[in-house]
Amino acid sequence: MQQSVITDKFGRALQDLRISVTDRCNFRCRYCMPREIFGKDFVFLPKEHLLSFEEIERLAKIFLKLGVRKIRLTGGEPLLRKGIVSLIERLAALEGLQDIGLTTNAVLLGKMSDDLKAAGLKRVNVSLDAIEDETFMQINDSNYRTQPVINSIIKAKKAGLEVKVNMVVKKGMNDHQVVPMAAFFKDLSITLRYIEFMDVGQTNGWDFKHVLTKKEIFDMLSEHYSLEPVDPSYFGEVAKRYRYQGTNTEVGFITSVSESFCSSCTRARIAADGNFYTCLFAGEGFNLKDLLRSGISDEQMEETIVSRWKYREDRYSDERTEETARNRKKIEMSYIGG
Ligand SMILES: Nc1nc2c(ncn2[C@@H]2O[C@H](COP(=O)(O)OP(=O)(O)OP(=O)(O)O)[C@@H](O)[C@H]2O)c(=O)[nH]1
Ligand SMILES: C[S@@+](CC[C@H](N)C(=O)[O-])C[C@H]1O[C@@H](n2cnc3c(N)ncnc32)[C@H](O)[C@@H]1O
Ligand code: SF4
Ligand code: SF4
Repeated sequence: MQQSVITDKFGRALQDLRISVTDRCNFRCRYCMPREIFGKDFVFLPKEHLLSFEEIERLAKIFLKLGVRKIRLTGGEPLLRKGIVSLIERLAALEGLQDIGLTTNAVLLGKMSDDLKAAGLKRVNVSLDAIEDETFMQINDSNYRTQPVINSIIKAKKAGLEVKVNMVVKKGMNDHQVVPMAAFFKDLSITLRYIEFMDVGQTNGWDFKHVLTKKEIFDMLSEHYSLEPVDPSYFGEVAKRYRYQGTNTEVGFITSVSESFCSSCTRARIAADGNFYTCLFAGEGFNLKDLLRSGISDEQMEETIVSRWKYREDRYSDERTEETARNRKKIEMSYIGG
């Protein structure tokens, strides 16, 4: 298949596609889906508003033709979407796809690992914000302990999946877990990436004073370990990578707040209901689902996507201020998928 290269107003190519497959989750992480908002009365997307697997596959094919090489499935919790293994099987078989990954809280990962691997999944990024039960349970607000997540990580590795761990760090929430998490995952030779707490959505009460920056985390780690930089493995890689000196084990930093990386952002996002976003912090999406359901041809859909990407000017993290963080309308993280 001939893949084209389309670039936006700042010359950034369209290369990665993140697809959110559900807005539901079995966790209620306080920084993402606070229970006060996402409680029992919260109305999630009804099934008919979700993109079907046929629709996701059709869009993925079109995006691949337009230059996408890497697809990541996310959510809400993507492993809650019924039939997710068969969706991965369909996507993994598409011509032109070089990499397919999934981001998950991993509660369901252990029992699904062998099937996910057999379906063609290559990589999983597991979110785990603490190694100590008490802190983890306070964060997920859903009575999940760390051991099932750790078991899933071990099972996924055994199944042959590449595994990395993501930890959102928020001051006063889990900063005391920075070093214990490093020690734990260094021992298992698993890459741990620290994510600066971000001002996504309207409900997570973000304030700059809650952000533990890359520099602060790096300084904490440096009291115990010597870290040396590692080159990015592809253009636009989200994390800044380091390795523990004398080992092949890495740590990374996702520095959206202290060192934004918009100038190399090659990522498009499709939410569970088929809205297309050109930035994680977008206020509004473009409804691809209705277009799909209106009988539009693949060529017309390609033109639509190209024209949206060509006029893309997003660089939210470069422009972030206290004012934008407080007042700009932004889509919720659990819906757009991170
Ligand atoms: N600000 C910002 N954050 C992002 C972007 N892409 C990913 N992230 C955040 O980075 C964190 C980790 O993302 P993952 O889902 O693991 O994806 P990834 O880091 O691209 O995955 P790899 O392919 O393994 O490098 C999540 O909190 C995402 O919300 C982005 O374009 N902008
Ligand atoms: C929205 S979740 C979706 C996938 C899955 N439920 C999970 O937690 O891995 C994707 C990623 O976004 C991260 N995230 C959510 N809210 C965040 C915030 N306010 N700042 C930084 N990262 C956040 C999560 O920790 C997770 O690593
Ligand atoms: S971060 Fe992931 S696991 Fe936590 S509430 Fe959000 S979607 Fe669910
Ligand atoms: S803030 Fe928007 S433009 Fe910047 S890196 Fe994140 S998704 Fe890309």
